[in-house]
Amino acid sequence: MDKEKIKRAVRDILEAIGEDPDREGLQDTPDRIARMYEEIFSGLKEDPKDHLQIFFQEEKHEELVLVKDIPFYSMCEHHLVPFFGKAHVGYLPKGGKLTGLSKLARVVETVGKKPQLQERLTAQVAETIVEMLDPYGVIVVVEAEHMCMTMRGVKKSGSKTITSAVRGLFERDVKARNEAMTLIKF
Ligand SMILES: Nc1nc2c(ncn2[C@@H]2O[C@H](COP(=O)(O)OP(=O)(O)OP(=O)(O)O)[C@@H](O)[C@H]2O)c(=O)[nH]1
Ligand SMILES: [Zn+2]
Repeated sequence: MDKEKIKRAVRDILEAIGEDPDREGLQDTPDRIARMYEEIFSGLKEDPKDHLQIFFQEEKHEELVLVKDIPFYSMCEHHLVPFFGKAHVGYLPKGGKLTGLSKLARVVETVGKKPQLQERLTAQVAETIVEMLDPYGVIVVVEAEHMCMTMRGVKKSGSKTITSAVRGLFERDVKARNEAMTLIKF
């Protein structure tokens, strides 16, 4: 990431809004924002698949594994302001092929750390799991508040956007999908 370029750009924005980028409180702001962007956009140079280490379990658990209420923060690509909420990630393992529970949360974290759309974030989590674990099915539900809808624009504070991505068996099997949805809502 080109931190010097970010610093120059932030300085330009401060000037453009009529601020004095050299006043005491703003002096370090371009540098702070450059460091912050390096952190919150770190997902741009990462492959979420690298987080999903696989392990095999001999007993071959093939029932639902669901990690609920994974908190996440991302940045809306239209306005570059945060959207944030909770992700729920479930899969039906095949052939004893599992991953660590925390790794599912790491995938959510990584795909959130770039300019995003909630729909794309949701689909990228599902597709990462499909590619790495080749499970019978994947279900991802994301609920989020978009600051571009709450602090500005239509200003609908408290409104939530819910997106889902289902793959494999959850696409075909309404009963399995409803069971997972019930557990997510529980
Ligand atoms: N589908 C989708 N839309 C999003 C997401 N984040 C923000 N948006 C929407 O992107 C749209 C951008 O619309 P524009 O009309 O180009 O921008 P705008 O003039 O700032 O629109 P308003 O927010 O309605 O004031 C808005 O309707 C946002 O609510 C997202 O993750 N997914
Ligand atoms: Zn937005």
